[in-house]
Amino acid sequence: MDTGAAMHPTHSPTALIEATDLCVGFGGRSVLEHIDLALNPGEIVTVVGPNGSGKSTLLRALIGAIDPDRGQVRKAAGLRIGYVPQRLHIDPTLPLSVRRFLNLPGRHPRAQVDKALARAGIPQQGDIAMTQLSGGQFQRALMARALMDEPDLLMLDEASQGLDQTGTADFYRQLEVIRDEIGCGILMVSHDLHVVMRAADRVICINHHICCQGRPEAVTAAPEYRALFGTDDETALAIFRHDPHQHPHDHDDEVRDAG
Ligand SMILES: Nc1ncnc2c1ncn2[C@@H]1O[C@H](COP(=O)(O)OP(=O)(O)OP(=O)(O)O)[C@@H](O)[C@H]1O
Repeated sequence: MDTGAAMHPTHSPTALIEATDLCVGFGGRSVLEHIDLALNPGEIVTVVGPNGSGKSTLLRALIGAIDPDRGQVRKAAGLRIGYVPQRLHIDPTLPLSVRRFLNLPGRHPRAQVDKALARAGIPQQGDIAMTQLSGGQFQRALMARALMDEPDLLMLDEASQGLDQTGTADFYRQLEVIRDEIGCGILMVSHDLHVVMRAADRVICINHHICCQGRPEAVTAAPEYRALFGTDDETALAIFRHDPHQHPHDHDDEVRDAG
């Protein structure tokens, strides 16, 4: 990846990370097409899209795990990224405590581990075996690991998988607390449309290319989004709106059809 990207019309000097004209394919099949996106400090951005639309590929290309066929990813100098993967299998016979898991591969001061555990919402779970954690606690342990070095950018790929609705809502609430505490930007992929919509400042809807993006309320009203997801989540989304009578139409709520 080229971190010294050339200037582009969407170039954002304050961005933590910025993709320009990103194209990725596998075996001649195009998965990501001409993706332009930038994420700023303190911003929570959610990527939504149907199965197989390229969401995980996008995150993996952004962190540098996949080389794009075309385009660039520019990262802010010294950017620290914390990554929470979609899933992680831990051998059930492995006697690995949460604390030891957080110290892989290198040891960290105990206070740093405790802080990450507290931030992830599992302050008491450090000495429990990873295999004894509940689904929600396990996801929080993965989050604690991603928080160990106080990242500037936290990336989560379907991190609330397997959680029930309350667990999912709690998980995303915790993300907002983390953002407020350490001021990191957050980029996450999720299928939990209505819960995620509440937490996100901006939603990017992809189906290999960016179909539409903008504030959550505006994206759910966009024809491109409705064509992919229908309108079933609307009622649920309404529950989370701060003011059900407010229908903001200022330019920040604009939906940009990038397709
Ligand atoms: N390393 C790879 N080699 C070949 N094909 C891949 C690879 N990684 C992803 N793909 C393919 O790229 C497409 C997009 O996959 P990706 O995992 O990015 O989708 P997604 O939107 O995250 O899907 P889901 O919502 O199901 O997690 C899929 O068809 C997948 O099979």
